[in-house]
Amino acid sequence: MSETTTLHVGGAAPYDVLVGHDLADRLPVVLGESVQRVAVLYSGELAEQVQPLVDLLVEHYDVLALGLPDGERAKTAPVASDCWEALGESGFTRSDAVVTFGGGATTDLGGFVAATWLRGVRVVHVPTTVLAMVDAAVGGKTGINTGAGKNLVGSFHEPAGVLCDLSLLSTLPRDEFVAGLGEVVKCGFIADPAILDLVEGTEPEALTADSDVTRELIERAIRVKIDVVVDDLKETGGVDGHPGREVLNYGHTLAHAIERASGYAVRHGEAVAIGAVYVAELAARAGSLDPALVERHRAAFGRVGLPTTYADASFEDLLDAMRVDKKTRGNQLRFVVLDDLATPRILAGPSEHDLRAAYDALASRA
Ligand SMILES: NC(=O)c1ccc[n+]([C@@H]2O[C@H](COP(=O)([O-])OP(=O)(O)OC[C@H]3O[C@@H](n4cnc5c(N)ncnc54)[C@H](O)[C@@H]3O)[C@@H](O)[C@H]2O)c1
Ligand SMILES: O=C(O)C(=O)C[C@@H](O)[C@H](O)[C@H](O)COP(=O)(O)O
Ligand SMILES: [Zn+2]
Repeated sequence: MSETTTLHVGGAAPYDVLVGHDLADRLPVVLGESVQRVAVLYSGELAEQVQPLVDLLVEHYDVLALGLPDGERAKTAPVASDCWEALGESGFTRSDAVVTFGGGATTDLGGFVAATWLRGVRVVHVPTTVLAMVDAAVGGKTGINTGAGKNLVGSFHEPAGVLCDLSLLSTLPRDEFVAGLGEVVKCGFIADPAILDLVEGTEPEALTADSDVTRELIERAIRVKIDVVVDDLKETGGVDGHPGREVLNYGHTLAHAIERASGYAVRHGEAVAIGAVYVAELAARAGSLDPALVERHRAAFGRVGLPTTYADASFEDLLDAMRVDKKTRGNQLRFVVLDDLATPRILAGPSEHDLRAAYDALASRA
C-alpha cells in the first residue's frame, strides 16, 4: 500500500490534508477527543460507499447519517434547513462534529451547515471526487446557490482536516473524473506549469483514478490551493499586484454564468475549462496574453477531454449573470487574467466590446 502524503495548511486554524488510501480509520484522531455525536452528511447516491465509514464511526460516537440530494441539488437553503432541523432534534452541541462525504456540492453544503449550526462546529471533509479533493474540500469556502446564481450565500469555515482517500475514486464516473481535472489544469495555468507539462506529456487514457500521474496532479493542485489560501484565507486581496485568493477564481466568472444558464447541466469543472479559455481570449484582447498561450488553454483542457467552446446561451444573458460574480465591485466586472503562465493579475472593467469579442471567439469554435 502506498504512503500517505500529509499536506499542512497553516494559519490561525491549522489542519492537515491527507492524501492516500483507506484513510477512514484516521477520522477519530482528526475529529479529536471532545466529540460525542458525529453527523455524516453524504450524497444520497453514495449510500454504499459511505457505509464502511459509518460502521467505523458508530464504534466511537453517536452517529447521525443524513443522505442529501445529489450534486448541485444539495446546495439550497431548504436542504441546509433540513440539516439544521435534524441536528437540533439530535441535540447536536458545539463539541460535536460534522463529517461530509461526497463531491464538492456535498462538501460545500455540509461545510455551510457546520459553519452556521451554533455559529460553527467542527467539520472534517472526506471528498470523493477529484474536484472536491483538489479544491472544494480545502480552504474553507462553503456555500449554497440562490435563484440569482452560484454560491451567493456562504461563509469561510475551515475544516479540522481533509481525508483524500484515493481508493474512493474507483467508482467515480469518467465524466466526473475529467471534470475534476478542470480545476487541476486551472492550477497549472495560474501557478504550477509543471501540471501542464504532466498533462501534455501523458496519454489521456493513462490518467486513471489509480495512476501515479493522477496522484501527482492531485497533490500538486492541492499544494497550489494551500499556498494561496494560507496567504489570503478570506479573499481580501493579495500583495504586489497578485490577486490573492481571487486567483483561484480563474475562469469562474463565465463558468458560474454558464452553470446557471444551463440549469447546472454543465458540470462545474467543465464550465471552468470553458471559462478559462474565455478569459484567455479576453486577456489576449484587453491585456497582453500571447495568442500561443490562448491556444495552449484550448489544447491542455481539450487534451483531458474537457469542453473548450460554448454557444448555448446569448452573450447578453451570460453578461447579466456575470454581473453577480463576487469579484464585481459596483458596476465594474473584474476578471482574473494572465499576462503569462503563472503570472496572474486582475483586469477591472474591460470594455463590452472586448467581452463580446472574447465570447464570439469562444462560441465560433463550437
Ligand atoms: N468550496 C470551494 O472552494 C469549491 C471549489 C471548487 C468547486 N466547488 C463546488 O463543488 C461543486 C462541484 O463538485 P463536484 O465536481 O465534486 O461535483 P458533485 O459534488 O456534484 O459530484 C458530482 C457527481 O459525482 C458523484 N460522485 C461523487 N463521488 C463519487 C464516487 N466516489 N463514486 C461515484 N460517484 C460519485 C456524485 O454523486 C455526483 O452525482 C460545485 O458546486 C462547485 O461550486 C467548491
Ligand atoms: O477557493 C476559492 O477561492 C475558489 O475560488 C475556488 C473555486 O474553484 C471554487 O469554484 C469556488 O467555490 C468559487 O468561489 P466563489 O467565491 O466564486 O463562489
Ligand atoms: Zn471552481
